[in-house]
Amino acid sequence: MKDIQTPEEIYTVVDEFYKKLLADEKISYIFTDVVKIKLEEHLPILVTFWSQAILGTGGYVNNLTQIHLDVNAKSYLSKELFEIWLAHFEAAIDENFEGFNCERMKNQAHNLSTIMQIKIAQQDK
Ligand code: HEM
Repeated sequence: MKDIQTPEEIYTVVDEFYKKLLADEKISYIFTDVVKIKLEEHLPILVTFWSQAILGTGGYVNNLTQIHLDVNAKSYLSKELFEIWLAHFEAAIDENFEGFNCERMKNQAHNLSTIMQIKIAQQDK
C-alpha cells in the first residue's frame, strides 16, 4: 500500500472515515441529529484541514477547538465518543494507505483529540 500524498488521497480517507462514523449508531447521531452536517459541504472542509496539516497546503481558517466546544455544548462529547472517533479514523487510514504521512495524520488526530478533551473538561467546570 502507498502513503497519502495528495488532496485526492485525503478525500478518499475522509470519505471512508465518514462512512464508518455514519454507520455506527454510537456516534452517528452527533452528525445527523445534534449537528446536521451536509456531507457535500463538510468533506471538502475536512480535505482542506488535513491537506494543510499533512501536505502543507493552506486555506484552513476556522477555529477547530471552538467548533467542537460548540458541539459539546449541545451534546456532551465523552471520552468514549473520542475513542470511537479515533478508532474509525485510524481504520479509514490503515485500510487504504500506509507510510510516514499516515502516521503523522494519526498522531495529529490523537493530539487534537487530547486538546479538545482538556478544553471540554475546562468548559464543563
Ligand atoms: C468525539 C469526537 C468528535 C466528534 C463527535 C466530532 C464531531 C464533529 C462535528 C459534528 C463537526 C461539524 C461541526 C459544524 O459544522 O458545526 C465536526 C467538524 C470537524 N471535526 Fe470533529 N468531532 C470529533 C473529534 C474530532 C477530532 C479529534 C478532530 C481532529 C482533527 C476533528 C476534526 C474536525 C474537523 C477538521 C472538522 C471541520 C471543522 C470546520 O468546519 O472547520 N474532530 N466534528
